[in-house]
Amino acid sequence: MVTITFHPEILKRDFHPPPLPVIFLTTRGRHHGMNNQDLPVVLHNEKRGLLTIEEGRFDVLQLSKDGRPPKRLLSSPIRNLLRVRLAGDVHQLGQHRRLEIHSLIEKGSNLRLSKMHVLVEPINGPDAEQWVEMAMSAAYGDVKPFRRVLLLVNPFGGKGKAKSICKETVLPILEGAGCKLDVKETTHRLHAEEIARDMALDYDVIATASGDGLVYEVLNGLASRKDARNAMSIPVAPIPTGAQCIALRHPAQASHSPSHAGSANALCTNLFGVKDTYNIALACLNVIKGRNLPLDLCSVLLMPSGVRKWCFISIALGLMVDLDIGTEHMRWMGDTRFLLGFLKGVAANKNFQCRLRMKVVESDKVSMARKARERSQEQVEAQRNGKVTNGMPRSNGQLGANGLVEAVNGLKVEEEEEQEGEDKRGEDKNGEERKREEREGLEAGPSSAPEVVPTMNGNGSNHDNDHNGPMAEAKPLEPDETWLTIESASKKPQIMSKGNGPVNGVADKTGGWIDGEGILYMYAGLMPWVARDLMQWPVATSGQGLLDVVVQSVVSVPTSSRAYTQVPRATMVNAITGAEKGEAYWMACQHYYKVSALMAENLDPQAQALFTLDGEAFPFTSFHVEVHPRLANVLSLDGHFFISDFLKKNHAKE
Ligand SMILES: Nc1ncnc2c1ncn2[C@@H]1O[C@H](COP(=O)(O)OP(=O)(O)OP(=O)(O)O)[C@@H](O)[C@H]1O
Repeated sequence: MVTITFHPEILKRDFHPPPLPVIFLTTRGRHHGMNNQDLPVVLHNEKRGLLTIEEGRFDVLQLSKDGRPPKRLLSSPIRNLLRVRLAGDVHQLGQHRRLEIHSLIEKGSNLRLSKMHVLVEPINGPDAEQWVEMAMSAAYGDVKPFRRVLLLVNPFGGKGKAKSICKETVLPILEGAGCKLDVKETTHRLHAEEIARDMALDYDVIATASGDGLVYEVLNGLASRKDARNAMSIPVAPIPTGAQCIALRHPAQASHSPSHAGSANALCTNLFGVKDTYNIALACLNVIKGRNLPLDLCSVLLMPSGVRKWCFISIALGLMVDLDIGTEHMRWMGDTRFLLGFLKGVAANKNFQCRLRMKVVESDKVSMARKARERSQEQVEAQRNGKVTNGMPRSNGQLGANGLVEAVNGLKVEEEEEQEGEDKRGEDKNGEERKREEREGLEAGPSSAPEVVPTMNGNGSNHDNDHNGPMAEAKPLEPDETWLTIESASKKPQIMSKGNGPVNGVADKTGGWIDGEGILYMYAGLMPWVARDLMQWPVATSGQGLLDVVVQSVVSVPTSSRAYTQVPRATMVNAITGAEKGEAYWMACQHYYKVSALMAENLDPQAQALFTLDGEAFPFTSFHVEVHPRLANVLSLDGHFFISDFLKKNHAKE
């Protein structure tokens, strides 16, 4: 931990300043042109100071006696304020009281924990009580402070440094914010899954100090419980101490977190952006005050075994499997291993023999990009205006303190009313149900209904509405004639057959696929980035119950001439340069679909025996995928995935 304090030698001693000269700050904060968001204090250096909260910022000012402007000793977005606390008793009349301030402060591109204390004069005691309450309201908005956190630590993450990263950085920040912590080290593979399956639901957050692998295990553990739906209302928050290698491809990015050693951490990229993927302090802030982001999950039924797995990032076939598991021996390279694996695969240009059946909801790239951009604009607008998104008022640094306090006050009224209603309803709810409702009510809000809840599979049997019970058993899907079939077995490309024509009466859902195009890979995902340098699904979003599927063809088919040529390797290699910006999205040889269900069959098991879910390999005969909207929850500082530049500006093609 790097703790920044003001003159530690002064702070360490038991500080009793001499009586202060009466200048212009002897009386209460609201006088002298100040407002009630200012609190006069005595600083560590025995000078007079002022704590202020204004326009979303928290400042510690040192005041001068001679009318010069105050010196800003600390200035930070209110979002980074973790805790303010008045020590001592309100009845200790006539005594100075110690006020502790724990905050994250910006140090270059990093955040560091700062702990400081100041003294409050007796005359300002009553105001200080109020000020602390107001400051905490401003810092947390509608988010409940002092969360109960289960922190799972994979001691083998980060080249074995995960433990020391936790000790030095993670724990001090979480403790500094007053979180109630239970820390558990994982001792073996799948341990996190066991913990999530068996734990008491006494936590506000499950934090994972590791990579995506531990999140995958936690989600699968929660989903396997008898009370899965209830359990999955507990949000998961990743802290990127996990992966094992130093990133080589983007040394500039790697330098953002010198204490981190990492390779993928896709969830962190999607939550915090490429630049802050490995920003551990930011990830801790997310544990402390992140908002619920309902997450779609894929239920994947493996055949013939009938085993069901849940995935939250990706499903890969073909070349991308080779990237995930064929480059394990190159993990020391970090992101570069994916790049090299990709180049190897493109050079081989292997036609992967499989059959895909998809319940396509949309396949028009221009329309999908437009909608995704509109959604992201709405999210930004809602954030800017402090309006409700995902059922929650926006806050945390985007609003002035007053707006935040108002938001909180509004919420308190609702809580009280809710409480009254609860009391009237009597004792008919068990404790677990109450806890779930408390989590959902306080954090996701009542309006977190999905924007789109597609019918999954025609038989509709794989979803149920029991909010406390287990997940309904997975059943094989039953595709009908409205599903799109893509098959890479034919030797010669054919024009699309009639059977793959209009879906649900809506014109072409083929995404430009022509029967017979070879498949280099199928890569399906639930969030935009799969790694910092690959935004494979730039229009992916959470909460709609849709899986974004990319089918990369090995031939290109110019629609005018119907001539078939191999996708030039140079095209694929060039696509790499724009991969981190999602530019491959526009390549004609990359077919893109939003689907609510998908089936895949292996047509050449000898040649390729595996597929991957979130990077974990499984035997591939066939599998059935359904998307379950908003089943799990993660935490996000803004309540949505990080908005990429692709969504902000890359719409020239529309
Ligand atoms: N004590 C342990 N001993 C051995 N394996 C462990 C232990 N604790 C966790 N694991 C395993 O480590 C893996 C998790 O690693 P991690 O979370 O870094 O995932 P990852 O897939 O490497 O992530 P990323 O793709 O983000 O790099 C899981 O397979 C988990 O079962």
